[in-house]
Amino acid sequence: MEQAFQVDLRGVVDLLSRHLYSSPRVYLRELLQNAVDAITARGGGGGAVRIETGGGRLRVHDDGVGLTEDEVHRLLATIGRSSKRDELGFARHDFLGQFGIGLLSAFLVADEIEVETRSAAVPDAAPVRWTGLADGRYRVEPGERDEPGTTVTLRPRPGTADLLEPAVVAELAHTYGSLLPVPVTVDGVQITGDGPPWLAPHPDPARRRRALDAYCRDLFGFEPYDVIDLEAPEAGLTGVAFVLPHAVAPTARGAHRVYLKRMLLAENVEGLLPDWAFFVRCVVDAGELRPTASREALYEDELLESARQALGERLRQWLVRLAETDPARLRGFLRLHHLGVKAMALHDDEMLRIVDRWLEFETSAGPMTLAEFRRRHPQGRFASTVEEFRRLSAVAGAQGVGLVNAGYVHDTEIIRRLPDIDPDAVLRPLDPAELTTRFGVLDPAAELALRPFLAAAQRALDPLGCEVVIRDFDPASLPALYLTSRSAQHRQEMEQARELADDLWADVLGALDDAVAADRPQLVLNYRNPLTRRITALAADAPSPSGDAARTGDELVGLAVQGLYGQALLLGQHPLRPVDTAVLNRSFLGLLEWAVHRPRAAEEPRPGGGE
Ligand SMILES: Nc1ncnc2c1ncn2[C@@H]1O[C@H](COP(=O)(O)OP(=O)(O)OP(=O)(O)O)[C@@H](O)[C@H]1O
Repeated sequence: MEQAFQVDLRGVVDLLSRHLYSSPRVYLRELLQNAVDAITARGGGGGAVRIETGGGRLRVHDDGVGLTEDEVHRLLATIGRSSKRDELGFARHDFLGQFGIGLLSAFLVADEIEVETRSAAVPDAAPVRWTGLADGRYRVEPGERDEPGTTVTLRPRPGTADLLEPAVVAELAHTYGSLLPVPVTVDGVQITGDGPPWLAPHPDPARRRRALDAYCRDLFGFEPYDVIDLEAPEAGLTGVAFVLPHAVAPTARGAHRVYLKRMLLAENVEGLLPDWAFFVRCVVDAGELRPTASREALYEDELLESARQALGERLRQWLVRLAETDPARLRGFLRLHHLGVKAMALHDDEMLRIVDRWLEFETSAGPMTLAEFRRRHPQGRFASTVEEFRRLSAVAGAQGVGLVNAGYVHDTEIIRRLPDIDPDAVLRPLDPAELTTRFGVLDPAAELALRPFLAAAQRALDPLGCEVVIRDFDPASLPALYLTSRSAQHRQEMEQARELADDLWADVLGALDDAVAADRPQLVLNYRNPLTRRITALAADAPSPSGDAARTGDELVGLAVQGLYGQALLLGQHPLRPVDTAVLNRSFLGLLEWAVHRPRAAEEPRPGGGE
């Protein structure tokens, strides 16, 4: 024996209120929508919706198509049944509703829904009153109504009365319905206007722009940097994108105000634009995009995907046109929103050209565009981290090696992609080791004279795994430079890992370690720097504060070189290992001891001292 499903209405309403709708406020949207749809279904171009509050109830009147008694049973009392799905012969997309559940949302605020209706489709149709109860019962009785149309009446349930207050109803009607093509009044005050502001006629573009600026201030509270018209005909979409006048994090969710057939879908709809387009906030109205059943988000389908691409293309074209017609404005825009544009440039050649020509990068010769940088430094290099750039830009610049900072998000990928738009636009990463090859070598006599010093210095740095060299380079103000080549960096990381790893892994890492090039980090002392030069000249027989003749000049050279080593590490913002910190400490205290003892030692040489 076959049986029919039973529906527990309370359960269904509970489901809607807890899981489908984000707020009971949507009840008014659903009533408004049904009224507008009924007017659409009646046709003839007229019609109006009147909302009345007060007297402890809410009434929504429409002079739409109405319902016959038969339709009342079939449509109002059947959950999931909708007249807006092709049966009336109207193209479904003329209607706002489609799911056949909207009316139930009235149960979010009332225990009883009363619908008084008279059909316009049948001559002399009898008026009908339908009363639906939240517990699932309903009754149908003769109604009182002279004209075709429908009146829905709700009485608030205890606890939801504030949602039916006049001011709240007016606000809700305005929020959801202010762009509707059918006139809507709340207690006699019209809340609908002339439709979407971006479609309104204006005597000239300047006045249109002023009106849209004011609209943006009203809606979003900011003065737009620019206004871009949007269109995606396939999706029946028109609208405007307001360019944000301040920078935003690229991770900010793009939240836009979306209307579907002039009824507000939601104020913070995601997924309307491509992810990179986080620098605008949009208001759009679409006739063909579909809502999810909650009517609070866009249904993700192919149409939405193609609309998204069409809108992205609009924004892209706006940028390209700006580059051609108003470079100063483009530069201003890029200062605010470079991250979004860089993200676009990763996939889009046109954007890459814009970035190359207009976006300023930090370089060793001051800020300039990549195109300008390549022109000035055909052999230029890029630093792939901000630290590397900070560390080496002065030195590289002084050696005539142009260096551009590619340490921020997307920079390195952008530079690597440049040959896609210009085969000659090749920039190579800087290998710090190559800088030393550009440093001046001392003349052989000077080099020879410094041998004892270098030997002492090397002994002081051996425990740190660092090699000492001496060169003559600019800037002269720099006493010493700590350089790690890429392979040395790798080796150092490996050693650190091995210190932390257990035995098995330490062996594996050790084996790997032997396989990589053995060049060590270098401390390059700058012979052009006066302090460094004095350190290299420290007499090997300087008196020791400890008075121990064996620990004399060697000790001082060691302390000084270790001091330079520590200072070079700090200056270059290199990470300090525990052993580095210990050396830095020791050298500081040791030098302090020399400083404190030396005057006395100089005045009163100890017997036997100074050998
Ligand atoms: N004011 C009205 N005038 C005439 N018919 C109405 C009115 N309100 C509701 N109806 C009828 O009741 C049916 C069910 O309405 P309901 O709001 O539950 O669903 P819907 O509007 O079809 O779809 P959705 O769930 O997307 O809102 C409608 O399809 C319509 O035929």
